[in-house]
Amino acid sequence: MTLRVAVIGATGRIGSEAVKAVEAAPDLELVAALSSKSDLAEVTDAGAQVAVELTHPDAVMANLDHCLRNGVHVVTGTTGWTDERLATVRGLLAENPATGLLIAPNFSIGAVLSMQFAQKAARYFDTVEVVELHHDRKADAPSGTATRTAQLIAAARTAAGLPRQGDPTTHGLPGARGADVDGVPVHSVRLRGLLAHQEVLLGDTGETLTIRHDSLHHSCFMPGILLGVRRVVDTPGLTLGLEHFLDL
Ligand SMILES: NC(=O)C1=CN([C@@H]2O[C@H](COP(=O)(O)OP(=O)(O)OC[C@H]3O[C@@H](n4cnc5c(N)ncnc54)[C@H](OP(=O)(O)O)[C@@H]3O)[C@@H](O)[C@H]2O)C=CC1
Ligand SMILES: O=C(O)C1=N[C@H](C(=O)O)C[C@H](O)C1
Repeated sequence: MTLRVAVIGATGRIGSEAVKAVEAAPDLELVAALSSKSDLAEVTDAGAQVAVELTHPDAVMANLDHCLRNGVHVVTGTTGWTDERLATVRGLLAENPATGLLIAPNFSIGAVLSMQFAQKAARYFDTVEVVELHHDRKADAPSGTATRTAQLIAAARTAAGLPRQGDPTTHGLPGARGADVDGVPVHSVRLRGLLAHQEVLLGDTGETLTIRHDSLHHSCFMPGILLGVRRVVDTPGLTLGLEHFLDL
C-alpha cells in the first residue's frame, strides 16, 4: 500500500527537491504538487493522506488549517513559528485528534544532531551565542533552526540553574548584539552563495567550543522529510522537531 502525498510549495527551492524525493520513493505516491497559484482543494481532491508543506511564513497557517480540518496529516518545515501560532495548531489538532502534524525546524540529520549537542553542552558554559548564515533570499530572521536551537539551550541552562547571561555592552549600535531569543544572542548573516549554516559558540574560562553545521545542498533535507511522512501518519497530534522520530 503506497502513501498518497501532496507537496505544497512544490515550485520552491526545497519543495522542488521534495517532489523528486517523493517520486523516487517506492512506498510513496505524489498525488498533488501545489504552488502559490494552486487551489488548496487540490490536496483533498487528490485524496492525499499526507501533505508536505514547504512554503512561506505568510502561507503556512492557511495551508495547515485546510489540511488538518480535512484529516490530512502534515509534515511542515516552513518557518516563522510563534507561541501564538503553535497554540492555534494545537487547537486545530484538538478538533481533529486522529491527525498528525510534524513541525521540523530542520530536516537535516546533521542539523538536528548539532542542536542536540548544543543542548547537551549548554549547562557547562557560562556564555553562549548562535550565528546562523543563510542564502540571500531568506524571508525570516533568525532562522527557524537558530530560534529552536536558542530555545533548547535556554531551557537547558534554566534546568541546570544557570542565570541569564549578562551583556557587558554599554556603547553599541542597535542590533550589534543580535536578536535575544530567551536570553541567547542570535546573529543572522544573509549572503549569496550560502545555503544554510549555523555555529553555536560556547565559552567559559580558558576555552571555547564551537558546534558547526553546514547544509550544502537541499538534498540533505530529504531523508528527514521522507522519515516524517512515513511516521506522521501513525503519530496523532503535534510533534515538534524531527528528533522525536529519530532513535537518538
Ligand atoms: N525545515 C527545514 O529543514 C527547511 C525549511 N525551509 C523553509 O521552507 C520554507 C520554503 O523555503 P524555500 O523553498 O527556500 O522558499 P521558496 O521561496 O524557494 O519557495 C516557496 C514555495 O512556496 C510557495 N508559496 C509561496 N507563497 C505561497 C502561498 N501564499 N501559498 C502557497 N504556496 C506559496 C511558492 O510558490 P510560487 O513558486 O508560486 O511562488 C514556492 O513553491 C521557508 O520557510 C524555509 O525557511 C527551507 C529549507 C529547509
Ligand atoms: O530558508 C532556508 O533555506 C532554511 N530554513 C530553515 C530555517 O530557517 O532554519 C532550515 C534551514 O536552515 C534552511
